[in-house]
Amino acid sequence: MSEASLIGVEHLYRYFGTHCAVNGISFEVRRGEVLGFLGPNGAGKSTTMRMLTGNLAPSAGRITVGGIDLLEHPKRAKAAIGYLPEQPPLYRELTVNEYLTYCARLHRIERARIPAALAAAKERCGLTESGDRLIGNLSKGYQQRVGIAQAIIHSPDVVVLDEPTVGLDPIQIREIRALIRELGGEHSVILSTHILPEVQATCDRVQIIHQGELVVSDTIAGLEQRMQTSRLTIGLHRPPDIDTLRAIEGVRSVEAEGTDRFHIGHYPAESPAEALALAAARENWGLYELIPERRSLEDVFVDLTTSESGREAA
Ligand SMILES: Nc1ncnc2c1ncn2[C@@H]1O[C@H](COP(=O)(O)OP(=O)(O)OP(=O)(O)O)[C@@H](O)[C@H]1O
Repeated sequence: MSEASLIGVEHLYRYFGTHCAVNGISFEVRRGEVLGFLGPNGAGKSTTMRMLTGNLAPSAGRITVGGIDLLEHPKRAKAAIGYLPEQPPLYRELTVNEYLTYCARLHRIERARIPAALAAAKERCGLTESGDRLIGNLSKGYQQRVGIAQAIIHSPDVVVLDEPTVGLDPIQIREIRALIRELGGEHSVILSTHILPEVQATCDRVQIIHQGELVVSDTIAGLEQRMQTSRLTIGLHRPPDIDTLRAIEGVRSVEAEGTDRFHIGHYPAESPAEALALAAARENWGLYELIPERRSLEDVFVDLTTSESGREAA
């Protein structure tokens, strides 16, 4: 395990009967990074998160938190972890303050330090004004903030969030994602999600899990690169003939879509976008669109999870 890494996972397995839900995964989480753990439903994300947080025993493998073995010293290792499970353990009949005080006690925060811990967690999660509200009366987005507040109340090194934006509306999703981003830096964050743009919006690095195995580990920039194609779309109100477009430097192929849009193929890393824009302006072709075509993350994901050649060691 490298110096900067905070969590180390080595050859982790979990069987349910004969079904292998997590199949020998290994990875590290570095200090201060937000790591996206991405995969479709049933891929093994929640099972992995439960093992990482000491809530489910692995069938085999080793997990260390800050160098402490989670199986050998669960109390010490778990003190460094905050966890928001897929179903947050909220008590609807308690106020935010009552619930967070209860959580602080569970984490064995000294009595005298509890008010300061509460104030800090509430401030971090935008709950300063909500301390006396009943949890059951809060919106789903605010309930999720309370869930995150209980995960950080003991200032853990690592915060594990399992599908934290499921069931939220678009504004709440944006707020929770901003909060997750903010948590990075001070804490390491592991974000489990099946939502590809969520990883792009919040994470530094991504790991894709499929049928219990890690199929890719990459930076967000690396993931974006996998989405690039060697094609542009150009829209022209007054297009020239196709041969004129083909003759532009860097253009390898032209495919018309209707009368005024064209898909332009080019060599990788040699985009003819500038040459096309200059020609369009000079010849008055009425340029209204010029965009690089990208594969969707779904396409990348399907490639990675269906072709053996797309698989790589994580
Ligand atoms: N307690 C259990 N008993 C039997 N099988 C289980 C149990 N928990 C999970 N599984 C199975 O293990 C596999 C992985 O489940 P897991 O919940 O980890 O997936 P996931 O990636 O988190 O998906 P989701 O987002 O749908 O929860 C699934 O096939 C699931 O049915």
